[in-house]
Amino acid sequence: MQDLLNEIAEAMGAETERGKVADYIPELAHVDPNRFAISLATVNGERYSAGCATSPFSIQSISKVFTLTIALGKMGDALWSNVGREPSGDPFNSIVQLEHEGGKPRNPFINAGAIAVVDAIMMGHEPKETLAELINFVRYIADDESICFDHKVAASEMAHRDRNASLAHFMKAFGRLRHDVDKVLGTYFHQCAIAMSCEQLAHAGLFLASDGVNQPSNIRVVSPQRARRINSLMMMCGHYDASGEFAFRVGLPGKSGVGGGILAIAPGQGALAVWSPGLDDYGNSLLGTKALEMFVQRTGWSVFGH
Ligand SMILES: NC(=O)CC[C@H](N)C(=O)O
Repeated sequence: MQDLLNEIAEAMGAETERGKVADYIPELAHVDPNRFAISLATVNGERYSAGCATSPFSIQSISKVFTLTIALGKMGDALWSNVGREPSGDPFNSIVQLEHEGGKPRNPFINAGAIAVVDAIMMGHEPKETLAELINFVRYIADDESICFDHKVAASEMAHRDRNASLAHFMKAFGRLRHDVDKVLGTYFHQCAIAMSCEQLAHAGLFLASDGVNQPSNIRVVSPQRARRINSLMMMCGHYDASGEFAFRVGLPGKSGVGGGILAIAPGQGALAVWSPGLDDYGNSLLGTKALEMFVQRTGWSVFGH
């Protein structure tokens, strides 16, 4: 396995077409597009990494998996009255469906859906209380107390919030958000600004690969049914309007972020994290996807088989 990850890192290092680093969040624009990392944490407790797997990066929308997990823990199926679970077929920051669908976002992974999830988690609390709960959860599942928010990234996104603010105000007008829009957005931007390395991210995702049990602590995070459902949402919606393409090429539940990271779950096998900052036209990591495609071709770990 270590040889395979080394080979993948070497192959990705040689690629010249590396995609485009996100610049709509100015603080992300100066990340070096040549960086690459991959980590695998297996359900048996093995750990493999190649590239700069201990360098923290902005996990961005990958954080939506963690807030969804918290929201389901707090309110269970009641969450689905305000957030759908269908692929949107539209870009992550699109507003068009909201108008036709009563302000109810299609799924928890597009921006509108993630903003609705944050609003649901807040439950009348201040942003800093919600954020403390979130970071404690992430530190717990990653078994790493050093994980923190990158406040510069959060501030950069707050300063350029027009698009997400539009989504939030639109949902608020439909009576879908309970809290003050700027407080919800501030919480959402900090959530997206969590900085983690591939090693930390793979560890954090492991409970989804092992029927909801955190490894190696052996403590249950969610029920097997909930792990299965979160994985199915990642498969269907985790890459926005390129979720079908990701399923076709990789065939694993996956969640991307505009920081260039992808968390992919191989149920019963392990969790994979990849990072390459350059994005494709859909806002997903270009080489991250390529690396995962190479990984499943060699291991046969796609949920759809070889
Ligand atoms: N796809 C993403 O990673 C988008 C997250 C980013 N924070 C945004 O709201 O635009």
